[in-house]
Amino acid sequence: MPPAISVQALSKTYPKFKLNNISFELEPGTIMGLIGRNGAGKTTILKSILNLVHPDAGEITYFGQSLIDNEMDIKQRIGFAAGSINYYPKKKINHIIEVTKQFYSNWDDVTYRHYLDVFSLDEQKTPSELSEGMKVKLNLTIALSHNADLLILDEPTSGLDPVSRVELLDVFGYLKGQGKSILFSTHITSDLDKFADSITYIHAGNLVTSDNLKNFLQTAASQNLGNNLEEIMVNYETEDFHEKLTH
Ligand SMILES: Nc1ncnc2c1ncn2[C@@H]1O[C@H](COP(=O)(O)OP(=O)(O)OP(=O)(O)O)[C@@H](O)[C@H]1O
Repeated sequence: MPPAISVQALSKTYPKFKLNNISFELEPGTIMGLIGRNGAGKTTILKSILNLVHPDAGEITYFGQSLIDNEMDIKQRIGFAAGSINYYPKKKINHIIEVTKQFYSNWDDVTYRHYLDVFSLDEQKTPSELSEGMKVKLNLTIALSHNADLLILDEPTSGLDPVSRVELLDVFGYLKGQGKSILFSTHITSDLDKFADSITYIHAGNLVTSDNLKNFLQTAASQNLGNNLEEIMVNYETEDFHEKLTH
């Protein structure tokens, strides 16, 4: 089976930042965590692979199909959520959904109602009446309601209380069990220690490594970088920080 996502030699230059030659593959039915410090380039990668910003170079395929040639079809199979929902702040959720669902041929009202219930969301409210965490949950509900085969989520757990975070990770586990693939960025590396199958680590626009979690941890341990993702990141990034500080 082809990878759910294949990214080859992706580059994107902003005036003061360069995402440099990033390559990774997400195996179908697996969960990948995208990690890196603030400003490392995670959101730029996620937006580039969705063609929300235009990369300078790189080849992106989903399920073996080129994004450029099949964007409309591929986007029907992807659920994307970045941060909280900010559009139509004064419209009731049920109204927003009536508009949103027209964009998706696979929209499934039963699944939508299921996740409204799972996340205890009231569709009579407007986004401006939701807490930040509830907005994240609404965004995810929308992403999950068109039976996407692949979820691409930018910091989906930020703003969630610890219980909601664990509930969301349960949802991820359940979706993986149904063969879905998930790529998500997060700063909560302990969630990835438990849930991720693979890790893609970005440092200052460059790929440190993209590997399955077990190999990643083994390699880092053999380099005395630590035994979990947080230790590894802190050790790796602090070395760089010390070098800057002392030169
Ligand atoms: N539209 C833009 N124009 C210019 N520079 C940008 C733009 N978007 C992002 N950048 C720059 O690209 C770099 C990477 O930003 P990005 O949002 O991808 O980082 P990130 O890893 O997602 O960070 P965080 O963890 O803080 O969300 C930053 O230096 C940022 O200033």
